[in-house]
Amino acid sequence: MTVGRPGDAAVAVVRIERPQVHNALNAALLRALGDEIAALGADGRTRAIVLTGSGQKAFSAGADLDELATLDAEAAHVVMRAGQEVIRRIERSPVPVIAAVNGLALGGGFELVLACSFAVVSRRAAFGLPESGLGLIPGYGGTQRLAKVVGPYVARHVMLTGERIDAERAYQLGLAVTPPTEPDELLAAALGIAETITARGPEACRAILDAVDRGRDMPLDAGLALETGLAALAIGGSESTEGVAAFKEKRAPKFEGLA
Ligand SMILES: CCCCCCCCCCCCC[C@H](O)CC(=O)SCCNC(=O)CCNC(=O)[C@H](O)C(C)(C)COP(=O)(O)OP(=O)(O)OC[C@H]1O[C@@H](n2cnc3c(N)ncnc32)[C@H](O)[C@@H]1OP(=O)(O)O
Repeated sequence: MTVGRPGDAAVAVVRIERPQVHNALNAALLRALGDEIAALGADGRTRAIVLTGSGQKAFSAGADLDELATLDAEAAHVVMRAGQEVIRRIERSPVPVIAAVNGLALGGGFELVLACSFAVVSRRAAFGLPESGLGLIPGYGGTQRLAKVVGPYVARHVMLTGERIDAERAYQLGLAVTPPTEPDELLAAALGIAETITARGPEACRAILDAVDRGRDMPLDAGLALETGLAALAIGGSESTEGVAAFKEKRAPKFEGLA
């Protein structure tokens, strides 16, 4: 894994680096990813994170099958929960984690994307959950998160057939928020979105991520109550004082970093 800060210092690029196995996620790499993203989210300087894969072929080929093959059911249960917790920690990042899907995102690689804030794709991207063809099932949240994005029908089809979703269909399904880019334009597209976000209120962005995450499984009235509490804090906070003043004075707001 490598971390870089091209251009805007408020944006960090985290690159999954195991090119010899198409960026397959072993325990060490997944833990390192989780630790790095957590550290960036807490450093008070980083306002957005771009997560991408090294090389041309894959974002990530999923869990490391060599490592997985060493496990019995009891050991697998323990390590898989640990893996899920790492991915859940990434999902709960206080700063947006933008997946820049440069190639195949299969199995745990796709599940990692599903835990990001949103994704942009190159035309080389494709998503799949091939586990059933290996006698496995998704174990990093795919059975729970995919249907929330594409609906249960498409989710079942993807998991039962192992069929891949190509970049264009990913955009149509909402798995990607912009149309597929040329491969050499993907990072710039992701960084462009990240830099847009860094010009907006950091506390407001953190509250939006929190409200969507915590509210998604709540009954509507409970979610609305959650939203009201967070929105009231925003209205009473210094960030909106600066944001509204900047609007009235017809200037760009100058927001402080994350508290
Ligand atoms: C914090 C604690 C965490 C603890 C984790 C413990 C692990 C156990 C937990 C499991 C959790 C499960 C979660 C998940 O839902 C399950 C999965 O992700 S299962 C894996 C799903 N992925 C796949 O099935 C994809 C497998 N790969 C491919 O289909 C192809 O490689 C490809 C990506 C389509 C590319 O094809 P090719 O271009 O032909 O390249 P090769 O196939 O020849 O690959 C080159 C080389 O890389 C090796 N490799 C590829 N993918 C993996 C992989 N996922 N794991 C290990 N190795 C992989 C491949 O074997 C080749 O090796 P070589 O033959 O050169 O030695």
